[in-house]
Amino acid sequence: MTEPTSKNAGNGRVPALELTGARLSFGERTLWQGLDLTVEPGEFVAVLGPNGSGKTSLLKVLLGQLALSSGTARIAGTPARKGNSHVGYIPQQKSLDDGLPLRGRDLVGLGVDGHQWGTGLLRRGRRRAIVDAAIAEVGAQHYADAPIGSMSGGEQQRLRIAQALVGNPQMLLCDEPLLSLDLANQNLVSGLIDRRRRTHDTAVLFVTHEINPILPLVDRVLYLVDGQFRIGKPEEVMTSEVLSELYRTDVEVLHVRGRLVVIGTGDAIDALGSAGGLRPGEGVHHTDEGHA
Ligand SMILES: Nc1ncnc2c1ncn2[C@@H]1O[C@H](COP(=O)(O)OP(=O)(O)OP(=O)(O)O)[C@@H](O)[C@H]1O
Repeated sequence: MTEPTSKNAGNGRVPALELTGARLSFGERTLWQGLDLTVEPGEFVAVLGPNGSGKTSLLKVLLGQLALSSGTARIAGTPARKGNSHVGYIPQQKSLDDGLPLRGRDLVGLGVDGHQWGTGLLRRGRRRAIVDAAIAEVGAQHYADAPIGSMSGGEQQRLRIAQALVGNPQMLLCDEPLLSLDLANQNLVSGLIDRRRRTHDTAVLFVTHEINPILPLVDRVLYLVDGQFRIGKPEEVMTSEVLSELYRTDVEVLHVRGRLVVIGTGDAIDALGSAGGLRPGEGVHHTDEGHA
């Protein structure tokens, strides 16, 4: 059987993302190799792995900021490149400078591809309309005209989502977008991303250290560890067997009230980070208890 091509993903639709035989090396060090991944429109794929396993580097390849060492990366049927209007990018939540002379709507406007909307007055009118629509989509109408620096982290992150969505991308790349957000805002932000992929068939690649807040949304997981990887449904990858193999040590995955708790030994457990990792004897604790 032949692999589906860009024009025939098995259902006649162009895949949102196709990585074929992808390898990324820096000098002697190979972060990952032999990576084949096809992401369908509307699919939600979580990218997990310890620090330094190459998650952000994968996003950089897809953003056209890093070249693959071998293999190909295509987004919506075309090679990954900088300034691709098919791609929306949501970075980590970082507080923007208090003194930044930028209003919320200006930040969203930065995501508009200037060539897409014609010229002159018509262009200005259309531009305003799509920025307004993106602001409304994330429920930020009442604060979008305030200076960015005066907003809370959660408010800023909603506007970054609006900025990523304003160009109507087919692929949304998210680099730990829930980091430093409280539970309410984690729910809000992940809910906005989920709604978009359901209403517009936008595919999502979501880099995270903590799968639990998005577990109900995830179709498949790409788990990278020290040059190895696994791809599959959460219930196929997030198992004691698979994680023990990837981390090359005994790792146990427990299901506790709809959440995954990972227990390991030795150095590997540090790598598991906030994916629920515990050392034996530490007991089960939930830092985000109560999250749906
Ligand atoms: N341009 C580069 N040249 C050399 N090494 C690099 C370069 N970019 C990244 N690396 C190295 O590649 C490794 C993977 O980095 P990357 O940021 O992709 O990891 P990550 O999985 O996102 O980690 P984290 O969870 O800490 O964010 C790191 O060890 C990093 O130092």
